[in-house]
Amino acid sequence: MNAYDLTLRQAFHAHVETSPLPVTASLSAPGSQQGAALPLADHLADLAVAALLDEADLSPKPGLVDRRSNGAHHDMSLALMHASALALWPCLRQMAEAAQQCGAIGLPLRAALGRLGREGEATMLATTGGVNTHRGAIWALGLLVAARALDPGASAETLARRAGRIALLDDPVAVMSDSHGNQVRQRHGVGGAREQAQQGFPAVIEHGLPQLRRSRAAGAGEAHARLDALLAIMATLSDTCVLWRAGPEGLQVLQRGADAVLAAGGSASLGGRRRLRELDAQLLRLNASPGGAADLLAACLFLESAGSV
Ligand SMILES: CC(C)(COP(=O)(O)OP(=O)(O)OC[C@H]1O[C@@H](n2cnc3c(N)ncnc32)[C@H](O[C@H]2O[C@H](COP(=O)(O)OP(=O)(O)OP(=O)(O)O)[C@@H](O)[C@H]2O)[C@@H]1O)[C@@H](O)C(=O)NCCC(=O)NCCS
Ligand SMILES: Nc1ncnc2[nH]cnc12
Repeated sequence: MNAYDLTLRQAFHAHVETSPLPVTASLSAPGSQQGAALPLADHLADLAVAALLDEADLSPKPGLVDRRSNGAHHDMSLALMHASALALWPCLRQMAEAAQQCGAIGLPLRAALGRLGREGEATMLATTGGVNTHRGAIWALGLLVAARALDPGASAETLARRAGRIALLDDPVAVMSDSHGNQVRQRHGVGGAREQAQQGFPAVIEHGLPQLRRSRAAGAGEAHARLDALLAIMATLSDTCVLWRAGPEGLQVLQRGADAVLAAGGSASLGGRRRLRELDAQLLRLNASPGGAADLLAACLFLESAGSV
């Protein structure tokens, strides 16, 4: 990392540490000069990292690392999630710059994103001592940051569709991996992170974002609205992390449980909070962590802050 990257990261870190608001909200607050004062690629990297930090901090998330606990993880903590998110800033900025340089969706951009994505994964693993904190997030946010860099005026829905078009292209140098996602796809015949992106992020566009807006409109506070958005994603996603650790039974517990919280009035209601506690306890018993849904909440928060309304 060069001195410029380091200075910007330190400035961003200081901003994060002192912000009384969720980071995504403070970056897009009225009067914030953040976006106007920075090159586009830097601004997009800030927004993407802010989305990762806000996702990690949001509490109480069932089964996941948050401010209360490490959820179903023995090798992750909130500090590790923060460190991983901040370490991805240069990678996300380079992905935005690659899109600006390529200027259009096509194989050169797909190849550049593949190379930068693999470098980002290596940086993440070096930062976390080998723990996979954000593989799915690098994938989703990398595609979305690139789509946004190509088209600064686009809506969240358009950006998700464009990111999907990039994901449909084959990375010319990709090697077939023995990832958890691949193993689960073969065993259970579900789509995973790749298919979710290729379809234009339906879990975000059809479930997460609409729920976020509905909960806010119904008077829920920001944290509750974001929890509800996460639950709406959980209720429909074939999360390969949950399938890997807890099989189809675990996925059913997750989807039904998330649905039950929303049906009881959402995380802001008394009944919803009771159901949320039950879901958390069930996921911990099953050792199940919905990491894919968490990544897609970050994608949802990024799209909200980066897309035009
Ligand atoms: C296309 C890739 C995303 C690779 O996908 P694949 O499915 O082959 O690989 P995985 O390694 O399984 O990673 C997929 C990650 O995506 C998240 N995810 C899961 N389900 C979904 C879904 N339905 N939709 C969207 N996203 C989903 C999830 O990430 C989170 O979980 C991580 C923890 O998972 P895991 O490693 O299984 O960890 P543990 O359970 O803790 O393991 P144990 O302790 O049990 O051992 C966590 O990091 C979250 O981020 C999946 O992990 C893409 O990565 C790829 O092709 N990369 C190559 C480079 C490239 O082209 N990059 C482009 C950049 S734009
Ligand atoms: N908050 C979180 N807890 C566990 N895994 C995750 N992957 C992405 N965000 C996560």
